[in-house]
Amino acid sequence: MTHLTLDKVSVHYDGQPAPAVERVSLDIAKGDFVVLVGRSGCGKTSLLNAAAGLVEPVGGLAAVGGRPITGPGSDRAVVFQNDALFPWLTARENVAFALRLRGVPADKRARRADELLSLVKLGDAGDKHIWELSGGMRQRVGLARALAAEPEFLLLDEPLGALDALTRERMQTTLLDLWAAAHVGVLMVTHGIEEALVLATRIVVLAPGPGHVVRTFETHFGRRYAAGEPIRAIKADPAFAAARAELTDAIFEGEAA
Ligand SMILES: Nc1ncnc2c1ncn2[C@@H]1O[C@H](COP(=O)(O)OP(=O)(O)OP(=O)(O)O)[C@@H](O)[C@H]1O
Repeated sequence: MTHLTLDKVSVHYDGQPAPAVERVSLDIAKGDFVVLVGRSGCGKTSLLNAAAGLVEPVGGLAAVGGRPITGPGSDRAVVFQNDALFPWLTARENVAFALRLRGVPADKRARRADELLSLVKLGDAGDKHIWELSGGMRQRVGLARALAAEPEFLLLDEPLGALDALTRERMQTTLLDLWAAAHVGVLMVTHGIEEALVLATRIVVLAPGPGHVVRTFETHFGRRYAAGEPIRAIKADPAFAAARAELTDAIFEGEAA
């Protein structure tokens, strides 16, 4: 099985006195949902960008299936917080554009775009222009477009960060549905502690100065949702509250109060 691996990766931006990230290792298989959390500036985005091929590590190795990552590739799709969709195109045309880049023939694009829009619960919105859609709907189009490339890995940088709390909660279950349906490995950055617990199969806690891993948690709440348990029941489970307290402690450990 293909793995996305970061092996003792260090990131040091030009002109900066210290590295942003030092010797961080991660291993993501298909079916894993790995979430990076940690205080501001601990290097979450830098690591995601190293996996995306947007930032070149100064040390260590980022690789997919053992092949070094030298830039962006169709095996990895990236979704950012405010993703740039084409506002003058419809939702279907935005997704179809990505299909065209992948070489899907013109007569097959519209149907495949509608399938992908259905997967993100936007089956009825294909004809709508981006400017007619809410923030949550736009982010769904961004996810459908990312999946159009049939990536093996989805790299998500605060994809729900710009959404209101209720939309964000609904999008969390959309992400879990997608993850289950698309058979991808996910690497996601979030500031949401509860969000990390709901979504992840593994949570990696980073601390700054330079960015390094302080704790790794294996979690199972997302798998319970995928197995049919309602998300509200999962969040009400005392085990969820206990995990939230433990994760919060790990994130703020060592920080002056
Ligand atoms: N392009 C860049 N050039 C120089 N320094 C950078 C660059 N990007 C990030 N940094 C620095 O690297 C460190 C890690 O930043 P990064 O954005 O990876 O952290 P983060 O954990 O994602 O932060 P946040 O939670 O605030 O988004 C910070 O000190 C930041 O100022």
